Amino acid sequence: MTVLGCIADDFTGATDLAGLLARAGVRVNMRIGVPDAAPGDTAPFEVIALKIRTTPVEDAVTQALSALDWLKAAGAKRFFWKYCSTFDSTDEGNIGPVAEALMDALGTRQTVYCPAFPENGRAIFMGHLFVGRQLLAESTMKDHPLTPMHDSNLMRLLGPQVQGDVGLVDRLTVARGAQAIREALAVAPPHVVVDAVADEDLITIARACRDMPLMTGGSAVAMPLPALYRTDGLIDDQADAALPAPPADAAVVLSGSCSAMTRKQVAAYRAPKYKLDPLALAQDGPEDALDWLGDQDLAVAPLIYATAEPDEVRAAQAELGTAHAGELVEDALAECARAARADGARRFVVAGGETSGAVTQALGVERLAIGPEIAPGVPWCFATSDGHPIAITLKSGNFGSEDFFARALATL
Ligand SMILES: Nc1ncnc2c1ncn2[C@@H]1O[C@H](COP(=O)(O)OP(=O)(O)OP(=O)(O)O)[C@@H](O)[C@H]1O
Ligand SMILES: O=C(O)[C@@H](O)C(=O)CO
Repeated sequence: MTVLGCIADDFTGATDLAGLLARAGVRVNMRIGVPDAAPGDTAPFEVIALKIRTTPVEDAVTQALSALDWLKAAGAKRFFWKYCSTFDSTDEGNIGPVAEALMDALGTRQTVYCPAFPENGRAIFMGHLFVGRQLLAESTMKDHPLTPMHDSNLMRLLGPQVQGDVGLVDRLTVARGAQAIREALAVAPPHVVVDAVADEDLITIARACRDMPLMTGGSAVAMPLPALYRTDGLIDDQADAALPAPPADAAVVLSGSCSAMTRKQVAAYRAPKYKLDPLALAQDGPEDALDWLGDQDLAVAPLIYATAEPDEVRAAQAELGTAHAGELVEDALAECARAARADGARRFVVAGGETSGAVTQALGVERLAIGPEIAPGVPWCFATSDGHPIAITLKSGNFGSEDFFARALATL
């Protein structure tokens, strides 16, 4: 029986959430998209990964409501809406509209918004989101290609996205404990941003809000929930995870992320590397990359990447159009994933949210069991692809340390 039903707006975000929940040793399932079949073998924590961060609002809401129906059918009575710890969204959405649609469907008056993730440098103080020591709008997120963040005030960011009023439970209240938060929420409007700068704040917030039908945020505010549910008697020891054995170690690394941290990770990785060029892909397709890959020894985990500096990305986008440039790269990396699997690769390290969508789809992965964590918010996952057991990790653009790729391969 599912206790907490989670809906994530992208794939790396979903593994991030699933990984943090799994830290408590509970069984967590992650599903790619809403399963066609009715819930069968479900876990106490189910995470449905959607790709709705930047889709039109109506489409995002429809998909989220369909995920909600599946999770309700799985038995969940509490739900979590996971979005990016940098609040990636526009004036139109999709964070607010999806939250409001879920609230309506659940018949609940109020929800909380807490994207803080202290371990990865995301903190909220007086409603302002920080990335490391910088305000969100002064961080590299100001240049994000799809959701550039030009304000750091979460109330102002959320306001235009929702019909109801937006309020704040600030750090001073959080510091006074769970009861103080509950009292503040009782007189607050429907949409409430909650400050958190450290994990202790997140524990207090989770304690105060754990019975709400809907919580929303980054992954970290959900992290305390399994332990609290255990104390509440909602899950038992049988919820503990039993992990499959790691698959054979032939591996490939695929990176379509151009985020600042991924650029450092690609530069730091010591293995044979092949760089994809969107302009060449537009002309000649991925044959050259596939030929190169066919000649590689998968025991040393070669890297195929399109990761490039912002100027290079802008030049390709100007020539090909942003969406087409992205598609060419994603299609090529998807082909490479399939070719590597045919050559025996059973471990896949993937960087980038969109890229992860393309690769998991190419590998026909539908369900992932959550394994050991490589870096905060980035676990190994176990799945089946074309009848083979595989391990795959989906890394958010800005997560992990510079040695992430080597570290990932050493972790299994
Ligand atoms: N050299 C390039 N030129 C143009 N577009 C590129 C290039 N390299 C990658 N892309 C595209 O940029 C997008 C990168 O998005 P992706 O979500 O994979 O990474 P990210 O934004 O760093 O990750 P996350 O969403 O986890 O933070 C993809 O659509 C990818 O195909
Ligand atoms: O919350 C985060 O920062 C990540 O899980 C993510 O959503 C990146 O796409």
